[in-house]
Amino acid sequence: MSEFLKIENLNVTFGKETVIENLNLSIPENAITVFLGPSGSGKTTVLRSISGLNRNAQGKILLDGKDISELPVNKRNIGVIFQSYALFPNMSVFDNVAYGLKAQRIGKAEIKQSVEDMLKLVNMNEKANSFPDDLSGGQKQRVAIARSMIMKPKLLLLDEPLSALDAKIRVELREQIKEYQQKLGITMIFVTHDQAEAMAIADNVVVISDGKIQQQGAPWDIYTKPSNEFMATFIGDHNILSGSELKSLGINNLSLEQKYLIRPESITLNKLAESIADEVECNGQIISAVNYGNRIQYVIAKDTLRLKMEALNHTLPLKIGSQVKVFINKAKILQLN
Ligand SMILES: Nc1ncnc2c1ncn2[C@@H]1O[C@H](COP(=O)(O)OP(=O)(O)OP(=O)(O)O)[C@@H](O)[C@H]1O
Repeated sequence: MSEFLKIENLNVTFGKETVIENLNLSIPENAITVFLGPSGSGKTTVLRSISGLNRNAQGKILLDGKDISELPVNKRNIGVIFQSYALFPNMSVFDNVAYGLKAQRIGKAEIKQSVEDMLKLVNMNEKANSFPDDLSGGQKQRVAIARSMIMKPKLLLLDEPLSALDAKIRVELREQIKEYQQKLGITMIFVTHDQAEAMAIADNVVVISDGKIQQQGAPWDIYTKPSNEFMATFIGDHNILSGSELKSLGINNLSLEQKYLIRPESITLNKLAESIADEVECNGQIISAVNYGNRIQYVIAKDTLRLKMEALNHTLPLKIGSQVKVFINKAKILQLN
């Protein structure tokens, strides 16, 4: 992985509390890296340390090969976008986006052209003369993003930028952010505690918990190859069973004390199609069924064990109490460290 942004030995303490201890991290260029983690895990603290907003940060930060650790916020060439938009309420959309360029020695005509191009990109050109109070939350955030992107920062940091928006707008805007990133080739770091959002937008995910990096990788790898039990339970639904529990289901040759992960999609029920060679079959009973519209999540009891699985909702839902045949794909069982 290229090292466009490199953090070396980052330490952050607030009073007596050490929030980040010896954190090392490299981030690739021209990609969206997502910092994902539970509330209070230190994501914002790392982001603020990169931007220079955190005065308690100690350590080295290299951006595109240059040590920026000692530079003030406005000299780092980094844009920051917050959940709260932070637009200037007394300025029009056009003036908000033009603000940073006006502070530089750039001709009026050139500024006008750049702002118009940027407003077109974020689909706000028809609102150029509106004021922030007249915009929806999603529109305000698009203006805030345009205002940052127009400065062509080397790095754009987005701290929970979609958290204040309703679910439908969140999904739309996250797709648009991905599109802007690809069109302009900006390197972004996007902070969220929403794993679905992280998986959808990220090229690279950094999972942070308790001030430490648990795992870094492409969303697919993070999901299919979680590095430990925390990762297996934090991202995606899961069944975690010991080797001896799996033995009671007919799965042998595993270490009895070890823990194993089975994702719900590695389990199927009552199959009509031919079996996969690597499957184990056992009987169970449905004890819970939750309908999510396109899919149903079942919990199946086999003696004292409970297995979660998901089925696409294209057959009649199985009733609670139904006896089912359960097929587990052995090849998809993952040993946890
Ligand atoms: N200025 C500060 N003074 C004291 N403690 C702080 C300060 N900023 C953050 N902390 C503490 O540092 C820890 C990490 O906070 P941080 O905001 O980085 O977490 P986060 O992962 O971004 O959480 P969230 O998703 O809730 O925003 C928390 O325990 C928090 O209380």
